[in-house]
Amino acid sequence: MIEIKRFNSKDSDFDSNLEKLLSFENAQDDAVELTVSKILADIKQRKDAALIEYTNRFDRLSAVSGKDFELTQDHLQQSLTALPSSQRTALEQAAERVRSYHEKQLMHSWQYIDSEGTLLGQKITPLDRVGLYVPGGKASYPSSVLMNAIPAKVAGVKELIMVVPTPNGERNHMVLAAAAICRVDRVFTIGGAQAVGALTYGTETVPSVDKIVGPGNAYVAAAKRRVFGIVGIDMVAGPSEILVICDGRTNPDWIAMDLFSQAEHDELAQSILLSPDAAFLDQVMHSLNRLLTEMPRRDVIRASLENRGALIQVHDLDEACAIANRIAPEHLELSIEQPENWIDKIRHAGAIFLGRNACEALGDYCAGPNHVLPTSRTARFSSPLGVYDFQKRSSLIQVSQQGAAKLGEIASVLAMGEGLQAHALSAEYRYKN
Ligand SMILES: NC(=O)c1ccc[n+]([C@@H]2O[C@H](COP(=O)([O-])OP(=O)(O)OC[C@H]3O[C@@H](n4cnc5c(N)ncnc54)[C@H](O)[C@@H]3O)[C@@H](O)[C@H]2O)c1
Ligand SMILES: N[C@H](CO)Cc1c[nH]c[nH+]1
Ligand SMILES: [Zn+2]
Repeated sequence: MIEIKRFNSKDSDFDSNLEKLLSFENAQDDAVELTVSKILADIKQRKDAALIEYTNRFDRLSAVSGKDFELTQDHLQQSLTALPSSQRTALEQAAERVRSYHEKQLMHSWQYIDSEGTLLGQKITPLDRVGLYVPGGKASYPSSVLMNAIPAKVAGVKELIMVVPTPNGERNHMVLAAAAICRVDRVFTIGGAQAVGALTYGTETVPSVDKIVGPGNAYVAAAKRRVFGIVGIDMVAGPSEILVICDGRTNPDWIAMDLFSQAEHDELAQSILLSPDAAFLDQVMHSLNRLLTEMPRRDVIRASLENRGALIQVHDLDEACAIANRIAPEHLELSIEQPENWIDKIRHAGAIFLGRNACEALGDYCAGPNHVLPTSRTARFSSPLGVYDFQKRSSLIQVSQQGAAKLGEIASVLAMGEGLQAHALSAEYRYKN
């Protein structure tokens, strides 16, 4: 029997139980922080020499030079050619759908001229060089190559540098084939905090980048947090999460498998079901127990469901939406009749899956939207990875003679109010002298 928590929203201790379920602290956080700060400092100072040492140690390789980590374009093409045609076709179809979706996100430069003839605008520039972190410690994620590289390409990033660890030297052909399909420029077989350090500070072999994007484990997340400011980062994505709201009329096996689909990522992943129908929650419980025996990763799934999962009986779907907004999940499935009528009630979620057929797994691979999403309630203030993460904005200001007089007067008054005389005079020279 899976020991998954059962709550009822009308119980007096529901609020505190829910908060306890949502807040988690990794007991290893301090140790991870210490390890990561040492690795970053070492990479900054000793560059390739430190990169080789850490990679050999953590990924059990025997590199002697930084050059041993780089894969050529030929390697990538060979992986693409070696792929079974079903996998190649699936990757290409997914890539096409992800590209079409992201093309709609492109921001364009704009400008206008005001009544005094002053031109104002916003110029959009893609980033020059970006580092894509593709996780590879416990599992391989070709889909994450697509989700990171395609929006960068659509934005027009000049150079994509991908890093992916290859524990024991085992390279994943689908990951490398995905890099070939996305036309990634350079690939290095490095991972963890040392890869983040190398991309930040640069080494004799690995070039420094302007921004590092992509998910990873606790070491990668801690390293990204620490290097932010020297380079840009996308977000610090934590363990996966799924929240399902179901009216009780979807096949309980489907819902059980949707909960498993995120639980199988990680012992710290979170899977929660909300339903007003108590009998349905019982049926899902039954499905979870029956289907678990067929799952290859059942130990991870069980640990995740028992640590951080819950089946919650709510009063009605309105209350379910209010609880969903409190949780602000990475993924939200609305497995209900006419889900489109409920979209306006949802304010906080990384991705919203509408209706009984829209299982979260389709979003992970091929629906089109990005699967790198805000976790740990950060959907309250952040958004999916997108083309906008690879574009930056510069303001444009060109002032006419008439504009210099009008703006100069306003600026001069404000500058004197701030006690900054040079600012005031700089503005006044334009129309007085
Ligand atoms: N949000 C998303 O889009 C998304 C997508 C795919 C995966 N993920 C998540 O990414 C994570 C991937 O984790 P992973 O471990 O499989 O791969 P990873 O590539 O993130 O980490 C592997 C690296 O961690 C480092 N490491 C491991 N143990 C260490 C130690 N004791 N000390 C120092 N460094 C150490 C090593 O350098 C190793 O190369 C999972 O949590 C998964 O759920 C998220
Ligand atoms: N669900 C993950 C993001 O939360 C992404 C993923 C990749 N492969 C399978 N799933
Ligand atoms: Zn997933």
